[in-house]
Amino acid sequence: MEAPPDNDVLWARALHFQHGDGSPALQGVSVGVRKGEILAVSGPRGSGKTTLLRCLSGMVRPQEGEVWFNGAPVHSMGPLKRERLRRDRFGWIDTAPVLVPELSAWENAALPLMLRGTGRRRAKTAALEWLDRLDVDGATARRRPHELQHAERQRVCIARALAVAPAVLFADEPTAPLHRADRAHVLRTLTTAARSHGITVLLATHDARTAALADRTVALLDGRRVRTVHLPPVAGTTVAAGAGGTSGTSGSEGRAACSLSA
Ligand SMILES: Nc1ncnc2c1ncn2[C@@H]1O[C@H](COP(=O)(O)OP(=O)(O)OP(=O)(O)O)[C@@H](O)[C@H]1O
Repeated sequence: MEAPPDNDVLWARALHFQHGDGSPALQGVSVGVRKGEILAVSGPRGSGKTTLLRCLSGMVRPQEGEVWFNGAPVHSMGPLKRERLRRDRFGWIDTAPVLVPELSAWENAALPLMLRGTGRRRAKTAALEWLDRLDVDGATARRRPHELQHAERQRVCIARALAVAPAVLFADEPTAPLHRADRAHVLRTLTTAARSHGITVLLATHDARTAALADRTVALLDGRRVRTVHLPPVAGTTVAAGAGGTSGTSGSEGRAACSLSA
């Protein structure tokens, strides 16, 4: 068995994942992510971005292949151990905001901190700071999720994920629910916070401008790593893919190659 490279915080080899109905979501994907790196996972809809993030975070187990986090084999951990790993070391931002309806915005943002043992007062202070950085003011922070706009709920989810300073943050199209004008600011807040706290980020996106904020891009097409994905602006025309690879393209290569459109 090949040992994961020392400088990769997260490393996966030859991942295969098939859904219950037989749909092949990943077909032999390998990827390594260095500590503190912001890695964009790009590709058109249905290319396997979400499935890759789920396998890497231990949310699901690939049928074949290996996932290593800091030298620990995630692929052979049982559900409880993977659950604990996700709670203690990972953060997750979903495409759609999911909050506890009975709790206020700040309580939602503070919840993972409190689950990790931080006292209520300190957790509240940290949550409010992160909410403020994401333009959620004090009055809004006291409201329950149903009183917030959809975009505000997503900001709360992003604050919640950053507040614990996870080792690895998985962000699946995190700015999709935001107004177009707000996306750049929120993404910059997210990437700046990640860089200043040494958080490794995996950012799934089909948007070239979002991928451009990352240090490096890996592209997927039909569940396989490809060197380039060129999507024409009009849906329904041709999709061109370069040859697959197991190492990442450099930041500039990745950005140039991933001229994706929404
Ligand atoms: N629950 C499921 N059951 C069956 N097939 C699924 C399921 N979820 C995803 N798929 C299929 O698996 C493939 C990969 O999906 P995945 O969601 O990982 O891609 P994606 O790149 O994240 O797409 P999107 O940008 O639309 O979220 C697609 O063909 C998709 O239709």
